[in-house]
Amino acid sequence: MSKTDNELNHLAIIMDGNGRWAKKRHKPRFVGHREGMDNVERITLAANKLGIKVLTLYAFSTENWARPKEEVAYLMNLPVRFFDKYMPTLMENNVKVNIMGYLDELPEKTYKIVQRAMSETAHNTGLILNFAFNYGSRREITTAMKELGGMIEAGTLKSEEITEKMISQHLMTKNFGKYQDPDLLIRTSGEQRISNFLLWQLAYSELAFSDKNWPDFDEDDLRKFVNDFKHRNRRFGKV
Ligand SMILES: CCc1cc(N2CCCCCC2)n2ncc(-c3ccc(F)cc3)c2n1
Repeated sequence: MSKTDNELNHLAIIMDGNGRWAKKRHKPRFVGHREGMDNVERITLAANKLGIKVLTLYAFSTENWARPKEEVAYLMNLPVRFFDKYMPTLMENNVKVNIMGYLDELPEKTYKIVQRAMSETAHNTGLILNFAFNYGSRREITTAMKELGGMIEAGTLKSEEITEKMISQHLMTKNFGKYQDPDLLIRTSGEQRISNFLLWQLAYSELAFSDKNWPDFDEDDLRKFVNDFKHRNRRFGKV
């Protein structure tokens, strides 16, 4: 019996290598970030064409605040640049934007543009472009534990009633329902680390690594990784 192809509904990408991309071209780091931002649009449209339902992109981690303040200031303005440049294309392609993270800690201008992007695209029914922005998985899980602990203290939950499904429903990916867990995680730039990204959700995800730096990762690369995934023998913990 031929093995049926795996369906790729949720793709997650750690978009690494933007600074190295710039350094190789003797350009400042922000040029790599800007190129990386333009590549977000290219890969979003490519993923939409491939029928991917959710594309989660690790844009800024809770640890990234430790970067030089000028770099953080530049990064915090990228969402403004991105939507100024690409909102019409996102709307034309029926893309729905979601941003998950501790958004109340963002600068006001950044917060306002991401909230506006989510509301302007709320009724779109195509690919969900999900940015992990000021996101950290251990903090996300800790927040979920605090919420469940509060329910126990309030007497609305008993500890023996806690299930894996209940914990999933207290994570930032809860609104993706059956697409909550990525089917495939790709990390670019040759690094092979998870870096505090979707630790709970990636439990049974396939992992793939590209030696290309994010700005160079193109539609052909995406198609090759997706095709490779479709022919993998996924186990989900079984033999
Ligand atoms: C603030 C961190 C950051 C960095 C970044 N880079 C720089 C490093 C990662 C590679 C991609 C390009 N991008 N690219 C798009 C966004 C973006 C985020 C949210 C949003 F609603 C719209 C766009 C972005 N955000």
